[in-house]
Amino acid sequence: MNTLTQPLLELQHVSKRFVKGLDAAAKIANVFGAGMKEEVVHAVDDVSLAVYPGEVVGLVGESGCGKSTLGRMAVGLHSMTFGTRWWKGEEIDKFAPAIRRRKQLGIQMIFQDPYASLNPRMRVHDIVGEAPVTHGMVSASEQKDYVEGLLQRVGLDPAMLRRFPHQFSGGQRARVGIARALAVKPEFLICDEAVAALDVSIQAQVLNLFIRLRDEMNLTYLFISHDLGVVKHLSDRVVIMYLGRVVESAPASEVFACANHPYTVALLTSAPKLEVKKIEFMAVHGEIPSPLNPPTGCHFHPRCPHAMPRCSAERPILKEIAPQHFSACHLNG
Ligand SMILES: Nc1ncnc2c1ncn2[C@@H]1O[C@H](COP(=O)(O)OP(=O)(O)OP(=O)(O)O)[C@@H](O)[C@H]1O
Repeated sequence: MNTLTQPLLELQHVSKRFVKGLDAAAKIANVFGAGMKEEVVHAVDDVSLAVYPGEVVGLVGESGCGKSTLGRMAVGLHSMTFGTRWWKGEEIDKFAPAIRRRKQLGIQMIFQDPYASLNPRMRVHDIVGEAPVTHGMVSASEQKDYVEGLLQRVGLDPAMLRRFPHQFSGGQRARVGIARALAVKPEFLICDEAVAALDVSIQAQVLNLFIRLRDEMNLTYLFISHDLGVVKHLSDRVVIMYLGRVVESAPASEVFACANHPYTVALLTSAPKLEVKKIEFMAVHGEIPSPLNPPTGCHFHPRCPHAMPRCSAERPILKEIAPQHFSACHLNG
């Protein structure tokens, strides 16, 4: 990472709150009684994140910690409750919708389940080729050649362009999803558990494809995963989230060699066979608290072996404890 260059994408003090427990109709009709109240999920709570050109940032944490919500806000699929989003130095949400849509074509998202995100009634020719034609990047007469080129780039036979999604294997569908994202010439890919649904052997192939594409196409990635093995393999920098907040951020080698935050340490301790295969965050001691009612102070304090009175009273800020290594823990003073 070169901290002298401008971030490609930057989120500043971003939060997302979901209001639960009431459907839209009840809200409009205002029919809920005095006993019913809205429940607010604090999915993402004041997160700042800058991703620099060419970086691969791994975003990890237990299920429900807000990784997908953060990724969806980064690509503009979720609005932000608070905070701002900057793309190449511009506050992108200040633009009118049509201009914003065009500008944010440079940011694309790849989803966990390509089967669910690919229209089952469309052929690959259109799944991959529709957006670039709509956005005037290629003409309708160029679409076939363009899609064939993209299929080749992601390791699929160009002759497959007449097929429907169900005619592919899981690994091939993942590649179709990647081709679709690449079709609008993005610079930044947000990969949300992009290999989680695949067999381990296929995972390795698709991860290698991501690495090759990064080099060939100058891509930058935010790689969201609950699998430390995937993140270690791929990332330059790792950001650890816990219950909506970033608790640690450091170069990948440092996270794995000298984690600072007790949560990161617990994750690594619970993943002793890191090199072997998929690691899931199952063994951190204690229950994850509800994001409906997060603990005061440091969200991790009820599960933390080092908790002190200050930890339940005061939110720790992210402090730089070594060059480019940030941790939000009162143990650091
Ligand atoms: N549309 C929504 N409405 C209400 N709550 C939501 C919505 N989307 C996410 N949440 C809640 O926000 C919190 C964060 O969810 P999110 O999916 O971002 O976490 P995650 O870390 O990506 O988890 P996973 O790996 O299981 O997808 C969770 O408590 C989740 O239930």
